[in-house]
Amino acid sequence: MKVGVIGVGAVGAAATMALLARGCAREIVLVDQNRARAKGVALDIDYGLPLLPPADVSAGEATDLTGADLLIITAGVNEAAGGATDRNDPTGRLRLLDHNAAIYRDLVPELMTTAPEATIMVVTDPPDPLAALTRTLAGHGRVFSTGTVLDTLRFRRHLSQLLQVRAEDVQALVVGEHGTSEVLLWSSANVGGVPVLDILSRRSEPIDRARAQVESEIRFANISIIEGIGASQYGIGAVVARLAEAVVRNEQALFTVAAHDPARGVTLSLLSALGSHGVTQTYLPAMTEDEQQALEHSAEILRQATAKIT
Ligand SMILES: NC(=O)c1ccc[n+]([C@@H]2O[C@H](COP(=O)([O-])OP(=O)(O)OC[C@H]3O[C@@H](n4cnc5c(N)ncnc54)[C@H](O)[C@@H]3O)[C@@H](O)[C@H]2O)c1
Repeated sequence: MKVGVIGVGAVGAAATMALLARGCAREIVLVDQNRARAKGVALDIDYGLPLLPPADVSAGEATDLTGADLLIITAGVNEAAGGATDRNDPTGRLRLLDHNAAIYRDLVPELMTTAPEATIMVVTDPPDPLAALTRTLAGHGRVFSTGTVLDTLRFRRHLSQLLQVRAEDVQALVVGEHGTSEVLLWSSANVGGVPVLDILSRRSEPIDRARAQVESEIRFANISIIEGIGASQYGIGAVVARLAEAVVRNEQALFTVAAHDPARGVTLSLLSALGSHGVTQTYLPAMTEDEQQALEHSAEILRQATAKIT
C-alpha cells in the first residue's frame, strides 16, 4: 500500500513514525513545500527502518504520489502559529480556517492530477470544514477528517483515570466539531456496560465538578500540550496511523471520524465505519435531549464556518 503524507511538520513526522510502527504502509512518500524538511525527515527515519516492519520512506513532490491509495494531509498552520491558543476564545481552531483553506485550494487540485483514486484523510485544523472543502475540490466522496477521534481517546483516558480502569474498557464518544463546540456523550459513557454517570453519582465528590474538570481538560488538551512542546503531535500521530490502517485494510471499523452528513448538510463527527473508500456508513449515537441540542449547535457552527470557504 502506498501512502502520501502531505505536510511534514510536527504532525506529519509523528504520523509517519506511527504509520511505520504499525506496519500498515509499504511505501510512504513525504511531500512538503519545505523540500529540505521532507528530505531531512525521510533520511532520519530511513536510518531506523531496519528495526521497523518493511517499508520505504522517501521525500518527493506531488507528482510522486501517483498510485497512492491514501493521502494524509497535515499541511498548514497549527494553533501556535495561527494564534489559536486562548482558552477563552470560543472560535478555537476555526481561527485557522481562512489561512488553511487557501493552502487547500492550491494543494488539493494538484493532488487530484496525480492521485485521483486515493482516499483522503484531512488532519489540518479545522479538519471538518477543510474536509468539506476537499470533497468539493476533489470531486469525490472518499474524504474524511480525523474529526473527534483524538477527543474521543482523550475522553476515554480521562474516564479511565477517574475510575481507575484501563482505557480499553471505557466506551465513550465525543461527537460534533473537532473544536470548542464538541459534544462529550456522558449519557452513554460506560465501563463494561456500567454507566459512568451511575458510578460517579455514588461518589462523595459532586458529579458536576468531576464532569466540568474532565470536559475542560479535553476541550483544551491541545493548548496544554502546546504550552509544553509547541504542537500537539504524538496523540494525533497515533490516531492517523490507526485510521490509515483501517483504510488500507478496508476494515469498516467504527470511529468518530468526520464525514459529510446528508441529514445535517455538514461534515462533522458521528460514529462511522471506515474502509478503503473512506466512510461507508454512519450511525447517530444514542443521546439525551441536551446532548442532541448541543450536537445541533455544533453542526450549526460548522455549517457557518464551511459556508465561508466553499
Ligand atoms: N486534527 C487534529 O486532531 C489535529 C491535531 C494536531 C494538529 N492538527 C493540525 O495539523 C496541522 C499541522 O500541524 P503541525 O504542528 O504539524 O504544523 P507544522 O507547522 O509543524 O507543519 C506544517 C507543515 O505544513 C507544510 N506546508 C504548509 N503549506 C504547505 C503546502 N502548500 N504544501 C505542502 N506543505 C505545506 C509546512 O512547510 C510545514 O512543514 C495544523 O493545522 C494543526 O493545527 C490537527
